[in-house]
Amino acid sequence: MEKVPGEMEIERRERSEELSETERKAVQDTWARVYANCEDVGVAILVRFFVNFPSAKQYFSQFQHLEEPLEMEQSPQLRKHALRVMGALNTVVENLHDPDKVSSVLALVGKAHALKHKVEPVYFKILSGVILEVIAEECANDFPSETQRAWSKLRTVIYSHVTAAYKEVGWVQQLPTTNIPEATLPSSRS
Ligand code: HEM
Repeated sequence: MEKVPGEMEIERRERSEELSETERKAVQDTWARVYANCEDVGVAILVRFFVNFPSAKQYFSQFQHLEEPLEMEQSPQLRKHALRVMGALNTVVENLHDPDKVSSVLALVGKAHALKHKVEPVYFKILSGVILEVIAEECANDFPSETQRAWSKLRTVIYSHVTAAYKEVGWVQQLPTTNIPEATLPSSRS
């Protein structure tokens, strides 16, 4: 069953650490393998995200009603977002040596999702977890624990830049009952 972490978790302080050269290389090598199948992997990530966390579909007018993974896979809006997510991540990964660039790309993503799409920031944490899961599976034959740690670090970097952008634009958490279906909130579990 879907579990969406609550406000306390969103507010938990995240530390943003720069990746070492070795970590950058580990991330870039694995990403190159995954990005070779950019569209397929991007769609697989988003389908898994929406199947496991259906409340995340609320932001997408054209497929929020879809439940079947196969139907989701064929949705042009989902496929477009998959390519956009992969494209933005590719820019981040390609520019890991340039913290200012990483920060400006993620600030733009964060601001647009706060102001235009009004996405609760916790979904970035959830989606980045799914991204890591799929990358680990795609690279299963060569994904040592150092590489896994490097990706976890990048996940923290991404989330802290995105949430910093949310704070900068004065994001106020939407009332859970209006934005996140009650059934998906941890407090509704018995
Ligand atoms: C790493 C995470 C993500 C990246 C890099 C990303 C990137 C993008 C980009 C580049 C766009 C198009 C430009 C724009 O309108 O801002 C976009 C649109 C959008 N994103 Fe994301 N996104 C991410 C996560 C999410 C999440 C978690 C949600 C919601 C659960 C979301 C919902 C949307 C919506 C609703 C749109 C507009 C879609 C449309 O008009 O068809 N995004 N995203």
